Amino acid sequence: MTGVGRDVEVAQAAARAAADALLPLRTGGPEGRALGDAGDAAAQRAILGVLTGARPGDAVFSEEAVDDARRLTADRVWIVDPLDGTREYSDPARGDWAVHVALWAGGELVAAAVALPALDEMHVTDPAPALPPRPDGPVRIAVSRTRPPAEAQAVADALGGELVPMGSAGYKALAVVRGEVDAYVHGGGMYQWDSAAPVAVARAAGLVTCRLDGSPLVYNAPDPSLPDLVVARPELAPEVLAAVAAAR
Ligand SMILES: Nc1ncnc2c1ncn2[C@@H]1O[C@H](COP(=O)(O)O)[C@@H](OP(=O)(O)O)[C@H]1O
Ligand SMILES: [Mg+2]
Repeated sequence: MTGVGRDVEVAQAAARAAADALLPLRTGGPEGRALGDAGDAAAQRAILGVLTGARPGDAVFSEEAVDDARRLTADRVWIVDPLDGTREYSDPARGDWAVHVALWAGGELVAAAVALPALDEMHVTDPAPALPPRPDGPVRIAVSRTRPPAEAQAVADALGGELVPMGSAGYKALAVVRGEVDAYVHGGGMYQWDSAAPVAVARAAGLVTCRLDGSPLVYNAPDPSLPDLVVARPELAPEVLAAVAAAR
């Protein structure tokens, strides 16, 4: 695959390989934390296999590998979360987990794939997803099931909306893309790999993506931490950000 295929096709192939490794592990193998650990390792192996074969000269920045400082001087860096929502993956009844593969080049996210393997769905930056129209009814805001931020409740109160708890940053961002919710509000901690690929796909779909204070999300920064995030339908983004600012 070396030198062949567009970057988005490489991202998709890597996410597909991880999904193919993750799904069978959930039936009849390890359980609980051991399943999560096995999934993290198998998905990392699968993604590295594709990326080192197809793009051997690129750097890889992954949740499941030691952070290599060479990424800070590299022209092209794959930002990868092999299994986002490890907690949810470990419960075979749940579908809210994801595989994230993004390519950063020249200061921007330029291609990405997010797999939702339990739903048998793959979302990529090109062709861009079509954002469905918003249905009537209260504004729905996705939040972490285990760590919902106070800012999200403030947004729900200000907009007369409701919180929808879900696992996985990728699943939640894609829930906005897929029209299951209208916004995703996160604060209190997260890393670049949790949001890079989902943000790239969300932007391709025409969604607004930024920090809680409205500032840009910066990827391949030296600090892996990128602790907060808003993904919102464009018509709702100004109200969402105003509500966060008022609450702070
Ligand atoms: N306060 C926090 N600090 C560090 N990571 C956080 C965090 N809140 C959420 N995350 C990470 O963001 C992802 C989505 O979290 P959540 O499901 O709670 O919304 C998870 O990634 P992983 O499953 O890849 O570890 C989780 O570890
Ligand atoms: Mg993650």
